[in-house]
Order: sequence, then structure tokens, then C-alpha cells
Amino acid sequence: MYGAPLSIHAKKMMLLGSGELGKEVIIEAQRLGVETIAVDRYENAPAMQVAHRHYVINMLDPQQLREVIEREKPDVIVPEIEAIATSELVELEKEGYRVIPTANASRLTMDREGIRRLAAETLQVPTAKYAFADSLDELKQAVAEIGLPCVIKPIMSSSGKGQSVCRSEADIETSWSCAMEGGRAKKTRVIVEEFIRFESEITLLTVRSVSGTSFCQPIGHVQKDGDYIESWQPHRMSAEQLEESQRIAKKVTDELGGYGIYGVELFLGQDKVYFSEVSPRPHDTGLVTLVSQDLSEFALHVRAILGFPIPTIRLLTPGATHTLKAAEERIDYRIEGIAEALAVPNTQVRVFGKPETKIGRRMAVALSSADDVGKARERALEAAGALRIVYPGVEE
Ligand SMILES: Nc1ncnc2c1ncn2[C@@H]1O[C@H](COP(=O)(O)OP(=O)(O)OP(=O)(O)O)[C@@H](O)[C@H]1O
Ligand SMILES: NCC(=O)N[C@@H]1O[C@H](COP(=O)([O-])[O-])[C@@H](O)[C@H]1O
Ligand SMILES: [Mg+2]
Repeated sequence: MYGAPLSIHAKKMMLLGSGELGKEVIIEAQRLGVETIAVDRYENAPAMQVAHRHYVINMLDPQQLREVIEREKPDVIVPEIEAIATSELVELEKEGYRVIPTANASRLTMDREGIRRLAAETLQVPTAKYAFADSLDELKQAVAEIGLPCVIKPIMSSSGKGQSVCRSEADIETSWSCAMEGGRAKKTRVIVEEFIRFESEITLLTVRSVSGTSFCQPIGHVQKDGDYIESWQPHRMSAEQLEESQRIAKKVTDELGGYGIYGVELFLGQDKVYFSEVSPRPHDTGLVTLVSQDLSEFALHVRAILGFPIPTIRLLTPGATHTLKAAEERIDYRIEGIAEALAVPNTQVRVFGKPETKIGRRMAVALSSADDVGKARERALEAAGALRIVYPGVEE
């Protein structure tokens, strides 16, 4: 029970992180009459453009984080990125604030070490072999232990930033510098992972709500340089693989607890399913659910957070997404080709409205549906191909 937004009985939701995923979360929250506050590290972030109000702070600074939370006193605090002072969220939760799904889930998934140790060591779910290193020397040792090729990532980063595949001893130094430059927080620690030659990889969206745990149909995806470029739903896999994936997802999400959606990332090997990582929030590859399901991952997240039931999740049609990424760092960019993209049948686009482009930054996505996944992927590819980022002064 709650009143109108901006009234004394309003239900207030504060989003920590205001990217393209948060923008959709806020739109869904507003559909249910919730008052929304967007927070991020820069002005005019996508979700700020649709929220009732916003704040620009350094979310890794515990003091600044506490200040904004105490000022607004939100009913629910919804982390949207990893890079937040999560130990402060743990404190705030103890003081009575509600963090989604739980402060501990955001603390453990904030860095790769927390969640990897929990999954592999405490819960004993299968993962790639791994080791950690704090310096170049330690990295050399870790690589020797794990073997080549291996994947090296900053313990705190997302969307593939700072990640590289190390194929020979000669690559170790480059991988180290790449991780140092790409990490979100100024932490030097890296994880070294055994390179898994998987057949495919999926995101299993897992929702914990008052109705219990529900799974969306598996989402297949392709990543390039550690960042997603294409996703589709449903991903075809064997009944055994699906059962094992759901078992792993249930085990991990039960441990993390709370209400909300989780994106469980899994690698499918020939006869083994590996847990990779988990987002305690909507997942980028899950953007496909905006066209494929009756309730998108964003709608599901909001329902679960507000304590409303989720009796069923329906896949309405096979669907696919394809991303549009920038190639330069500019504030005076324009996006062209939207009309051509929308001329592709059963297709929508989401233009995120980020205030500036950066090399490799995701700026928009094409979403398509069709009678089968193959056709949906073709359509999304065609539509994304029609979209162009134009930089003045550069040959158009
Ligand atoms: N151990 C591994 N073996 C093989 N491929 C890997 C391994 N680890 C990561 N990858 C590839 O790199 C991608 C990104 O890795 P990961 O999910 O760990 O990074 P991330 O920065 O957290 O990305 P995101 O935030 O988009 O989820 C994976 O989806 C997979 O394609
Ligand atoms: N893989 C995680 C992911 O996709 N997160 C999404 O990207 C935004 C950051 O984008 P930016 O780096 O372009 O600001 C985040 O705010 C979130 O919406
Ligand atoms: Mg990932």
C-alpha cells in the first residue's frame, strides 16, 4: 500500500547506478506508481533522464553514499552496478534500510573474489580453475599455476573492461597493464581463470519473489572482448544441461537471498556446466526480454522488489538483441539510421541517450522477434547494422 509519487505516502526507490538497465527499471517502477531517484557518477546518465530526481556522487565513497541515502530515506535501495561502497550498504541495512536483493549479495558480487570463493569453495559449484594476484610477480606465478591460455580480469570491473586472454608468457605484462587500466576501482588485484573452451554460454535469469524462485528461459549470447554484442532467447540446450543450470542458479541465489532478479552466467561445455558469475540485478543480455517475454527482466525485478507475486513468466516469442557500440570518445555524436533499423519487421530499438561516447561504449540496442531464434538474430543484426554513430568532422 502506498500513495502517489512525490506525496508523503509515496513508495521511494533509489537506484545506485543509472545506465541503460536502470532506465528500464525506473520506467517499470513508475508504471506501478513508485517515486524514483537515480544516482550515478556522472550527469545525464540514462536512468536520470526518466527518474523523478537524481544525484551525481562518487558511489564508491561511503560518506557520499550515506549522505544521499539519509537525505532521501528511500524504501528500497536498488544497486544497478557493482562499483558501490557496498560495506556501507551492509551498515545501512543493519540500520533498517532495505537493499536489493540484500546488502550482502551486492557486497559479495562487487568483486570477483567474493562471489567466486562463495560459489566454488563454499557451495562447491563447478567453475573454471582460478587464482588471484596483487602484483606482476604474483601474476606470473598464478599464470604458471593455472596454465595457458588463461583469462585475466581486474577483480572489480564489468562489461569486459580490463579483461584479456593471456596466451603466452610474453602476454602477461600486457594483461597486467590492461587490468590496471580497465578496473573500475583503484584496486590492483586480479583474478586469473582457466580458459574454458565452452560450446556456448548462457544467462539464466532467476527471480526470487514472494512466489518463490522462478526461472526465465535460458538466454544465449556472444561476447567480444568480454562484452556482450548479441543475445537470444530461448537458447537451445539439453534437458540435462538445463536442469544442471537451474540447480546451480538455485544454489547460488538461495545463498545470496532477498527479492529481485539475478542474472546467472554459465558456460556450457560438452558434458559440464560451469558457473561463471552472477549479477544480483537485471543483466545486459536480458534486454532481449523486452520483446520476448510478457514481463521483461526489469518488470520482474520491480515486482519482486515490491513484494508482489510472480505466478507465471511467459515467453511470448523467440527474440534476439544486437548492440551498437561507439568507436570514439565524443560528446557531439549523433545516432543515425533509426528509421532503417525500424523498417526491419518485428524490431524495436532502445537508444540509451548517454551524454558521451567512449571507445567500446554501448550506446543503443536493436531488439527483434521472429518465429525462430535464427530469424530473430538475423533481424537484430540487420537493424543494428543500420544504426550508425556519426561524429562531426569524421567522413559521414
Ligand atoms: N574463464 C573463461 N574462459 C573462457 N571465456 C571466458 C572466461 N571468463 C570470461 N570469459 C568470456 O568473457 C566474457 C566476460 O567475462 P565476465 O562475465 O567474467 O566479465 P564481466 O566484465 O563481468 O562482463 P559483464 O559485466 O558483461 O558480465 C564471458 O561472458 C566469456 O565470454
Ligand atoms: N555488464 C553490465 C552492464 O551492462 N551494465 C549496464 O551498463 C551501465 C554502465 O554503462 P557505461 O559503462 O557505458 O556507463 C550500467 O549502469 C548498467 O546499466
Ligand atoms: Mg559477465
